[in-house]
Amino acid sequence: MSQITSFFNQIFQSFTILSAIDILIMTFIIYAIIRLIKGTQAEQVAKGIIIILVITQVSDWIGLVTVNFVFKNIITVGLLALLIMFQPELRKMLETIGKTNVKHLKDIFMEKDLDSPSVAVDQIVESVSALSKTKTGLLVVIERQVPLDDVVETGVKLDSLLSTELLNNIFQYATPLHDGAVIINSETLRIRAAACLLPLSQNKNLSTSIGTRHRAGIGISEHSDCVSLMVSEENGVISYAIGGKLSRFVGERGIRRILTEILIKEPSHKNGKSKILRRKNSDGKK
Ligand SMILES: Nc1ncnc2c1ncn2[C@@H]1O[C@H](COP(=O)(O)OP(=O)(O)OP(=O)(O)O)[C@@H](O)[C@H]1O
Repeated sequence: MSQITSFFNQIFQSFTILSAIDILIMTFIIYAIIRLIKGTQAEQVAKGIIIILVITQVSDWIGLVTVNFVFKNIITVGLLALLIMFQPELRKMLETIGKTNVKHLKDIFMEKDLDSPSVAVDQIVESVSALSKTKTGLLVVIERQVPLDDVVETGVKLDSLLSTELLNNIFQYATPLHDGAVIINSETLRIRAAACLLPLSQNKNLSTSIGTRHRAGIGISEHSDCVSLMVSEENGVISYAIGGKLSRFVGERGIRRILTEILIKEPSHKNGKSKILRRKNSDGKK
């Protein structure tokens, strides 16, 4: 017992701030390596190496001379074999480290959550912006608390991950899904369906210059708490509709603002009915 106590005493006495920094750096390096190899072939190899190292150390402690001799030699030869086997991967890894600047250093340690609301906002905004530039029509409905199952039934069910590329592809003219609306669920951040038929707005006060794409986007927002995003095929103008009210010429920034509000700041599945919608309804606007 006294031996154990003196062992720990020795450790604590020699522990300095430098030791803490030392441990911290090693922790980050090990974490970065685990992240780099996770899910790759190298992960299995790393597990094998750890098992060999453990056997070598244990056999040394308990005095299994032959086992220790064999495993020590495996390590020596194995290291060389590993360098040869993983030469392309090692080269790529060193090149990545060489190219990494301080701004991107955090990407090595922090996993980018592909399903996060902020990534979803970026992807939708990127798509809206790209389609606006090429004057490609877009109609996207963000489903919130009120389920849009009836609308989803009218289209082609997808239940797919959200990506800029997929959205851009869906709305390409002369492709099977470009006609109609895409429904994105604000909670799962997945595309539920494409080519969906929406109810047209019956609002008599709408300008006659507003076409059916925009009337459809406004129409669905009159019936639910959703937000519809539109890009005009005619002039690339970006608009959105919420609570039956159309906001035109909002640009990329306007779309980012509304998406940030509904998907990040006050997602409907967390706080119930949106403040924006409550605000709009209390103004007397439908
Ligand atoms: N009820 C509806 N539900 C879903 N999408 C619709 C509906 N009505 C029209 N659309 C979409 O709008 C497109 C037609 O848009 P139209 O040009 O008539 O309207 P618009 O508002 O003037 O659009 P744009 O400004 O893009 O030209 C259709 O091809 C279809 O994709």
